[in-house]
Amino acid sequence: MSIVLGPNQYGKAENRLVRIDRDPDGHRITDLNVSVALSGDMTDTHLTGANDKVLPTDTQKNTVFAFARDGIGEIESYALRLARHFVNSQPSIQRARVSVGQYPWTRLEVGGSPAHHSFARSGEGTRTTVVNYDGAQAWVVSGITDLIVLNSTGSEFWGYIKDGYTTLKETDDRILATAVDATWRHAAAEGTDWGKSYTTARQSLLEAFAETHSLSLQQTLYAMGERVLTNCPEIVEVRLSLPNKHHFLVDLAPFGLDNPNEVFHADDRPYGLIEGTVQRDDAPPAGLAWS
Ligand SMILES: O=c1[nH]c(=O)c2[nH]c(=O)[nH]c2[nH]1
Repeated sequence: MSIVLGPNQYGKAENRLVRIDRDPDGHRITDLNVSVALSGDMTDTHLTGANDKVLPTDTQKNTVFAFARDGIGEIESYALRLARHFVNSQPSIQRARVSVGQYPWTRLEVGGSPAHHSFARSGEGTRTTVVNYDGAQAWVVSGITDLIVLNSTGSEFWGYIKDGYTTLKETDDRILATAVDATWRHAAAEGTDWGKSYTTARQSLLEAFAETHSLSLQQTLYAMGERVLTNCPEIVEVRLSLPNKHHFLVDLAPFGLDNPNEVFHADDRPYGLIEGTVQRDDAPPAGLAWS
């Protein structure tokens, strides 16, 4: 029996980077959470403590900020630039994964016009990307998380298995709410308009959620993934994780009141967690996309 080092990676996680573009017509804010993970020839480092192949995580942090000096652009382009830099500049680094979350800010309205330099954090979901690069090829996964949506009708759930432990009542009119966590794989790392792709994918998720008369969150999940693939030819696979944010009708009878589907208890846990992948049947191999 011998003991060996398994897969490993290291990097600076959750660099909080804010850039202000001081456009005279109105400032623009880019608010990011950037994580770097590098891997390569790190056996000596773990076995003997030799650090000659280690690019310090502190240097990685500095690079994240330095690369924002001349503009960030779309988060996918920024992550690609960083990932390529780490691998191409350091012989001991063979793979880089750069993950970016972009927090949304909305320009305030002041006196009926858009404010020049004032913003409010908005709840429209956090845009995300994960770029993997191995020195030869790059893979780009983009997504959105914490996009909270609710349909106040148009959702049913019935016809499910009943066994000795079932207490859930069938319903033909319930609230359907979820916090969308979606990630999608791009066919290529080049030639994509990342901003347009994100906007179209996000809008597709929202429209499918709103337009699907839902018999289950599973059915809604498929409709959302299918809509993204229909509207975004550059995307080949969509992964969705949808917590079922249960809203239970409150029994008001003890107080002599009826409750015609109006008063609910929004329960936060436990929650059903519905997860699934929707993909093109001719999707190219995922390679390191989901690493
Ligand atoms: O849309 C739903 N899917 C389920 O699998 C499920 N299970 C459950 O208790 N409620 C729901 N709702």
